[in-house]
Amino acid sequence: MANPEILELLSTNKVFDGELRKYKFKACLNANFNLFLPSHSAAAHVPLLVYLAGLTCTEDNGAQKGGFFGPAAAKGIALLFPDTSPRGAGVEGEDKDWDFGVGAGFYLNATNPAFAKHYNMLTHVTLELPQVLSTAGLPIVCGHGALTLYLASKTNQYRSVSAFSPICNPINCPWGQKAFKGYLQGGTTEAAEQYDATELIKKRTDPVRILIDYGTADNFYKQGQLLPENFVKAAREAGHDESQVQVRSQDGYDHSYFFISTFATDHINFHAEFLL
Ligand SMILES: N[C@@H](CCC(=O)N[C@@H](CSC=O)C(=O)NCC(=O)O)C(=O)O
Repeated sequence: MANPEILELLSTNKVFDGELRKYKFKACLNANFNLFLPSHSAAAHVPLLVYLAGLTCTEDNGAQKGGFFGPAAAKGIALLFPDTSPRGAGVEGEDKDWDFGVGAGFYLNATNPAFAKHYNMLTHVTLELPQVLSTAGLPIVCGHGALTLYLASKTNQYRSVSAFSPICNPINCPWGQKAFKGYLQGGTTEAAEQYDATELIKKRTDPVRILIDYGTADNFYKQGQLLPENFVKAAREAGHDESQVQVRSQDGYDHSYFFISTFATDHINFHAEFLL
């Protein structure tokens, strides 16, 4: 399946009767990815669910701790786990902070000249990886990047989106403001057009398929980094009811992969409705 000029297979593991493959993507500065193929994929095309991990993560966090393989294997869904930023770009200061630069690419295409050559995770996730995997009809799962990629897509590339503890209104929270100031020449004004889920949902008048879970004990939620209430308000005002935009507050859960793995099956089943 893989073109060795572009993809180098680094490892394989059997899991839930399927196979987890780890690849180095040679076009993109050591940005590795993991691909789970359910056993069905040997005989038939299967849909692909993309998992976008959060700040500080690599392609391994969701794969190793998310608990997605069992439910995905049961439904016959493949899973793609991209990295969260380029690695080794050499931009000055890129590894200074945990919430900006290496491990924190924010799934955007940088327009700040210092970052624009390498920090193009939007293109990496929406074009480069799908092209290399030659798959259509991708749903996506996980936070801020998933929501914005889904909501800004004009090509029906994605059928549904779900997110765990996402940053819902980044132009109004410290993480988003810091990232957009650093990556984009136009800062939060430029970001509002393309990279803010609350702004984007206001402009979507067609039916959408969105599931969001967040935990009430999540410190980042309590600090005002996530702002799911802003997203719900904007969605309802734009005419998207519970059947299109479901945002669930999960009592006592924090921001960790213990939370994600608890609700992983719900998210896989949600996407299966639109994929199979
Ligand atoms: N180092 C930080 C905490 C970092 C953190 O919690 N990262 C989350 C994502 S946060 C938003 O996107 C994460 O997924 N971490 C990786 C993991 O495997 O848990 C701090 O000190 O607060």
